[in-house]
Amino acid sequence: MSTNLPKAETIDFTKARLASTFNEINKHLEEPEDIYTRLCRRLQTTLDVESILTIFLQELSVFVNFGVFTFKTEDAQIRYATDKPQTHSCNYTVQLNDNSIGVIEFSRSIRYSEEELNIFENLLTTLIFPLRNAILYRQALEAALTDSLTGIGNKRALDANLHRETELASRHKTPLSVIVFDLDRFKQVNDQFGHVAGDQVLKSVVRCVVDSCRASDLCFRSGGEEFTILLSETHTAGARIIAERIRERVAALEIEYQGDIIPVTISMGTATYSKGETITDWISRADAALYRAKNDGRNRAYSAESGRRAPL
Ligand SMILES: Nc1nc2c(ncn2[C@@H]2O[C@H](COP(=O)(O)OP(=O)(O)OP(=O)(O)O)[C@@H](O)[C@H]2O)c(=O)[nH]1
Repeated sequence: MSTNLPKAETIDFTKARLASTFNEINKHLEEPEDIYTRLCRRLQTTLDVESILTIFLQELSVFVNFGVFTFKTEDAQIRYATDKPQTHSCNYTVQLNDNSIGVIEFSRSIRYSEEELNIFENLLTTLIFPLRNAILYRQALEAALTDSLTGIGNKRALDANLHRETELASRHKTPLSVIVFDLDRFKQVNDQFGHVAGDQVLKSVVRCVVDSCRASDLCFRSGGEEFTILLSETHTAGARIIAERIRERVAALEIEYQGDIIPVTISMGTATYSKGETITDWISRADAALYRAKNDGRNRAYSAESGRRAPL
């Protein structure tokens, strides 16, 4: 995450400058309610983690030239840094009811004074609840868009991304392709090996697919054993190559369950977005190609653009 915060300034360490800085700080600290009230009020205006930290740092910078600020949640899912850490640092573990929210670090090339550390500690108390709420809100939003079994985006996330990606592709006139795929005879897997084994197969296939895609490709679980991959900046030919590569890799998987190897293959359909086409029509073309792949015996990747029953 990056911010537009000003970079650390070089501190003028003349005595006069220090004295005036501390006078300024002390003047404000004599009226702590004013600072706290303003900070608390501002921190309550948003549930966005980055905005909360930006507001906090803006207010803090009035009192301390804090240098570089970093924040990292326990699980490292959220990282925030204004610059590269410097030599002198002070760390605070932000805790609430014995639960660690994350670690805040201030660093700069010059040691922090006791007064400055006091200011950090005083003002950080205003940050804890708003930051905790923002992190929880963000986690709730993410959970609402994530498939809990496989960890990839769910149908809701897919719908949001379909709109976003088609708009971007239309605006920038860039190619956009989609791959839809479905596990072959997955009912048999569940029937023969059980649902737990079926779940393991789904997870293994998703891992394999994600590992076979570029970081910019977006994978979603669109239904029970149906998946969608959005390939930005990808023409028809590129989508075919990627689909074929994924199909081969999945077919080569050796998923072991209680001593058995569960065979798994997928059938796939690809389609490239045409300008002016509705999302429904575009996805329907990919679905039709997938349907043909199933009808032609499964473990195939067909392209909507390649005509009827034309294997890749
Ligand atoms: N284990 C497990 N099974 C699931 C999950 N979601 C869907 N399924 C199963 O997926 C199977 C899909 O079966 P069908 O729609 O008949 O398709 P299929 O057996 O894959 O056959 P084809 O698609 O025609 O190759 C059903 O048995 C569902 O219960 C899941 O999250 N876990």
